[in-house]
Amino acid sequence: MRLAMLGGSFNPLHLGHLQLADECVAAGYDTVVLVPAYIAAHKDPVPGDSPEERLAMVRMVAGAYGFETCDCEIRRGGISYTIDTIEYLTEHYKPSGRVGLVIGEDLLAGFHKWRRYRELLSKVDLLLARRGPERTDRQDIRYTRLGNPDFPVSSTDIRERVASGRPYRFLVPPEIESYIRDRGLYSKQPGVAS
Ligand SMILES: Nc1ncnc2c1ncn2[C@@H]1O[C@H](COP(=O)(O)OP(=O)(O)OP(=O)(O)O)[C@@H](O)[C@H]1O
Ligand SMILES: O=C(O)c1ccc[n+]([C@@H]2O[C@H](COP(=O)([O-])O)[C@@H](O)[C@H]2O)c1
Repeated sequence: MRLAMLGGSFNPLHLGHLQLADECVAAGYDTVVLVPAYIAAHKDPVPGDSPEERLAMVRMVAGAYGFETCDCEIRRGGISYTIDTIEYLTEHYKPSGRVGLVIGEDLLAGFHKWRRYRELLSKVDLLLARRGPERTDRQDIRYTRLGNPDFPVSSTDIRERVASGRPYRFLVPPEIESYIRDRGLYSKQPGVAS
């Protein structure tokens, strides 16, 4: 069984994430695991962040579309380092070959600052998702490009849209739109004009 991991904050999960999961299936991965971070490394915290709600959103949607969810980072607590998660997934799922690790192109420039990144690179096949302007290939890091279209949706934009009453319905799966609405998520984000 070939396994791919998509880690993220998923605050909230959006259609860009699901497209990446689908691209992994198209690239030959049998199982795609979405892993919500407890505290995403190298990222500023979002006020009111709830790991449990982010996990609930991922769980609710991933299963419905044939993907898996792993709560290992939330159970582990602390800063979520991908190397620890890859070791956990390898032990837990016993995949054949190396785990595919999906990252958006926006993360590539800082990849050499990830914890134990050389060891991480020796354990995974890096799968690069197009995001934003096309960048020149890096020669020092090996990766395979996924076939996703550039789809400029982000969780930050969705949170800002919710907070300011702008439409976001067609940027997230319907289950997420209902979840955000029913729980009143993101509606009182500090610093965002309504
Ligand atoms: N629209 C997108 N296109 C390609 N990759 C994406 C897209 N959205 C997220 N990703 C990638 O998915 C992974 C998880 O992203 P994350 O959950 O942090 O979402 P985000 O939209 O970047 O969130 P935020 O806006 O809060 O920073 C990262 O590797 C990120 O680069
Ligand atoms: O392991 C690291 O050092 C590391 C550094 C930066 C980001 N990551 C992971 O990359 C994933 C996407 O991060 P982000 O910031 O786009 O939410 C998420 O699972 C993070 O934990 C991991």
